[in-house]
Amino acid sequence: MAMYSRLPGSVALITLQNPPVNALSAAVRQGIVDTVQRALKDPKVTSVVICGQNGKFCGGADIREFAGPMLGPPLVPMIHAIEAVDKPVAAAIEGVALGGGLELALGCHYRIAHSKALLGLPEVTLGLLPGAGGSQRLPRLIGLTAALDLITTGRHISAAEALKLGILDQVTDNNVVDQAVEFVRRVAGQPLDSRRLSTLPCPCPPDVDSLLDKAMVKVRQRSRGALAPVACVQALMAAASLPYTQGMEKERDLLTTLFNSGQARALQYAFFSQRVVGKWSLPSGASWDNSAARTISKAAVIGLGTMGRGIVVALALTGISVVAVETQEKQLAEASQAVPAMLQREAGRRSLATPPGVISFSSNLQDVSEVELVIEAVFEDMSLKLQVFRHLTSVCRPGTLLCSNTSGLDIDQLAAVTQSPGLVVGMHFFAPAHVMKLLEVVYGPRSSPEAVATAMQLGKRMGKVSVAVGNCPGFVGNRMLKPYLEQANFLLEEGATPQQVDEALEEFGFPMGVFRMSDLSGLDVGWRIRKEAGLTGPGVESTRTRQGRRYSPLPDQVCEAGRLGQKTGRGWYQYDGPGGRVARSDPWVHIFLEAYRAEHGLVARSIAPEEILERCLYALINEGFNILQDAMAAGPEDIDAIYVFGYGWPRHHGGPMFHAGQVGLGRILERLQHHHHNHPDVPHLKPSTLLRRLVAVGSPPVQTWREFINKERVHSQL
Ligand SMILES: CC(C)(COP(=O)(O)OP(=O)(O)OC[C@H]1O[C@@H](n2cnc3c(N)ncnc32)[C@H](O)[C@@H]1OP(=O)(O)O)[C@@H](O)C(=O)NCCC(=O)NCCSC(=O)/C=C/CCCCCCCCCCCCC(=O)O
Repeated sequence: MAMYSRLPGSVALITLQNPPVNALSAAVRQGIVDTVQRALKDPKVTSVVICGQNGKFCGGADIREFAGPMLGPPLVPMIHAIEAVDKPVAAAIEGVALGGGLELALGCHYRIAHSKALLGLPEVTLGLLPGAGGSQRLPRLIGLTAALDLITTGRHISAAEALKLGILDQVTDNNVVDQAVEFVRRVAGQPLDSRRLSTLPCPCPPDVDSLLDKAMVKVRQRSRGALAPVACVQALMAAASLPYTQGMEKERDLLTTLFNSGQARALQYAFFSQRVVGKWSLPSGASWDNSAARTISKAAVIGLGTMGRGIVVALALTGISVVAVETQEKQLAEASQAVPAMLQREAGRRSLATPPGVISFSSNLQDVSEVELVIEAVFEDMSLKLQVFRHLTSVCRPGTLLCSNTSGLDIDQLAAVTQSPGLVVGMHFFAPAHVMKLLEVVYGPRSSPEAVATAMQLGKRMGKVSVAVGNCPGFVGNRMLKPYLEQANFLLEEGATPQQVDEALEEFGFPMGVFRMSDLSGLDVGWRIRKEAGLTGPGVESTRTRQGRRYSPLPDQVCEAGRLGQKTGRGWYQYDGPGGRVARSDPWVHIFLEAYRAEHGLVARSIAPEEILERCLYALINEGFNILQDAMAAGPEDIDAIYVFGYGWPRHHGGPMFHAGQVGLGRILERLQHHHHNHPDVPHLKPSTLLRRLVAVGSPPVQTWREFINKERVHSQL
């Protein structure tokens, strides 16, 4: 809806009304069309201000409407009609002007914003382009170079930056509607031709072709395989070279292609998944809306290795006072140098004049006695963690929340050695912890709703996408990674090279293939876990079947050769030296693989990229179904958010579970059956019961799985 009011004097005020962000739904668009007509017809009105209700101008087109038929007046003619009005129209921008919201403002003759407002054209993040004239008007207003940056990244900018770029005419700290009203009163009667952006030429630099070529290369590198960034550059090419009307035709064609693409559906699904996971619920019935969170102001981090340091910075950036504890003096000395520098850098990146939190360093565990929450981030070793938790429970005051940054160990076992097991949860950060968006909040059988709510809210304060997950080995993310890594190793045994596997995965859209990623994380991490599980090490026979299933000793042998990845300068690839970043193919690896195959009587075969993708991705997806079946994740959105925000799953493929739906559950089932038939000794390839059940009921859309699973559980089908 849009409300019309005539202010004393001659200004018409149009207020968009569609909480919470005044998205341009069919009703709002109809309201705008009607009220603009009314203002136009009213002879007493000499100027118009458009604003949004409840401190938000407009969050853009109504994304929920994209799933159905488009009803109501279309955006493009609506904005043209506003631009054509012969009375000055100003947008009074408060809160946000995003996507179609900013495009609406660009159709107005003037734009006045509050200093705290955020503006942007984030359509690219939803698999679209600014298809309501934004791709043609913005470059005409601020020039091609700046428009390319804003439109291809979709970043939100401050009012100050928008003013500098020329998007805004005025920024105010006062009431923005009052300012806009005053503004239009002042300019009433002045000629409007130069204010109609569609009539202006597009300012381009002399080397426009090279600028556009470079932009195209950049977007292709940045988001491999994504259609929208490429289409955004194409739309801007049209703005630079064609008259407005033809540019609009190009914009429309590109939008239609994107709008009907699977990628747009995937990205819009990813937008909503991110919000769905915030509305967490546990099998016990506790949920985000019935569990109170505590507000934390003092916290401690135990262990100042890479993870601990990042966690200290992430906490301090939210304004929390942090006690950073490390019992090894050398590590403490290093951390107390490194952490303040990290904090300063990160604060600078976020344009904070001074980092808000206070950090104190200590080598004494007793110093955590006054904090409200502790995050243990010591080495991934259960006996060490148990020792720390026993100590914490004796030194912390009653009621302190005790969290572990374990990446997969049993939270319940840790809880069992404390006096208040209900106050123990996992907070699994991803490296670097102050940068990566994902946080898995792990609840054990005894974790209280309050502890989960507090950890979830703390994650949110730190700017993380927090996902509540159940307590099982590897939780959600790492549990699914296991079959993925396993298949990658089997593919090497069967004839693939690390490069072939990585290229197939990178072509799919991962920023890094599995072997490059393993080299980066360090190959010794998995090696140690396999040793602890009794799968390798002294006394374990070097066969390809262990603990009753197929096993590849390849990664163990690479480690035994002293190749631990980037840190040793050698792993699945070679690097310039220890700590080197650029992976190059290593003849050693090829000779090693040939010798390995010969030793085990394996005949190398040529493996197509399709098989690589199927084996790696479908094994991972299958584990996702097992996780849903076991109620370790509340719904497919949780798994998808974890993979998009923590594991580099290409956002334009939505997430593993969404991708399964797009490929077709029947097809995933059939291919898993095929591969399991060929590899009966690989249990991870055995299709999950849930997948079978979903196929049996006709492969319903991913958005309905949560409900389906709950019903199946009630009827004991899972
Ligand atoms: C920054 C925000 C606005 C606010 O953030 P925050 O305060 O943290 O709150 P949130 O939790 O994020 O959101 C609160 C709830 O609001 C919902 N929400 C937010 N934005 C929208 C929206 N735009 N539409 C619908 N709902 C929205 C959100 O989901 C929350 O609800 P819930 O908790 O999930 O229930 C932040 O929300 C934000 O960033 N929002 C998104 C901003 C954005 O990306 N805007 C751009 C939207 S796309 C757009 O504008 C495109 C315009 C041009 C193209 C128009 C295309 C029209 C179709 C034409 C068809 C042509 C093809 C023809 C096909 C053919 O012929 O075949």
